[in-house]
Amino acid sequence: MPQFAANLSMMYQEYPFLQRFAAAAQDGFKAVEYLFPYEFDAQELRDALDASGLQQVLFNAPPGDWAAGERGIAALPGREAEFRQGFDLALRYAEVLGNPFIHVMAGIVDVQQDPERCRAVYQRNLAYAALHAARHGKIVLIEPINTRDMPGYFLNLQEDAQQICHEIGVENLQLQFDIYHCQIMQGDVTTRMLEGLRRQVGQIAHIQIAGVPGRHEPSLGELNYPYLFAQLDAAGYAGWVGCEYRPAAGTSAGLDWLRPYLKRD
Ligand SMILES: O=C(O)C(=O)CO
Repeated sequence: MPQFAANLSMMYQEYPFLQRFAAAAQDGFKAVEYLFPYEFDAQELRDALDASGLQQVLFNAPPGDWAAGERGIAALPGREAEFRQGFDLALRYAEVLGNPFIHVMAGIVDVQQDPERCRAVYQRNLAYAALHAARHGKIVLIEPINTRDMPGYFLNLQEDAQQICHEIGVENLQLQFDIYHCQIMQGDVTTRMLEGLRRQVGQIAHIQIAGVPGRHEPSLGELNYPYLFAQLDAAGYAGWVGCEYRPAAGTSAGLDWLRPYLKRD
């Protein structure tokens, strides 16, 4: 049975960030993920995890200037030094927080940029990240993101992500499979998900969910998530499923769909 991680960047926005850990634990979550830890001291976040008995599963490498609209820099020519410094910082946080995964965002590339040059920069940066992450026992994830939510984002299709992983060819560069993004861009999510779990190269290491099209609770949308969870269970997926959705109303009130899957001690 998959295990569910609360995404504290999108859920529990009723609370200040550091109080979201306790709220998630109160609802039965055993793990959390969120976009970025960097505005807090790593120990502060470690204390919040420990006080709530939660595990950290994932966060993202520094994305450039998020407030200015940047969505990662790994594929942006001229930002290589910034990328490497940022990834080294991410590794220092991951050492304290214990998360196995670090998601590296590719970025929104300028239409004037040569896509082949962006791809070469992306490959070199991912190779750097995977090499350094391996020294810390961490896994680098890349995630195709839909073009409606993130116009211009460099990585949108499952096959492109698999090809990048194949070309770099290291076992700790794997896929973050967001069912919401995949449904919007390509559909056929059950087959793509199950094939991705079986793949050796570019394997799906982490899954995220949200309702389509509204990105609210998975019960509020076109996908049959109980069917998808049963498929994950039948496939023996024992990894994490990140609940990366915007609650339609209150976070806790919206969890009825998940309660049957939350293990309680
Ligand atoms: O935007 C998303 O879906 C992400 O997972 C960013 O990390």
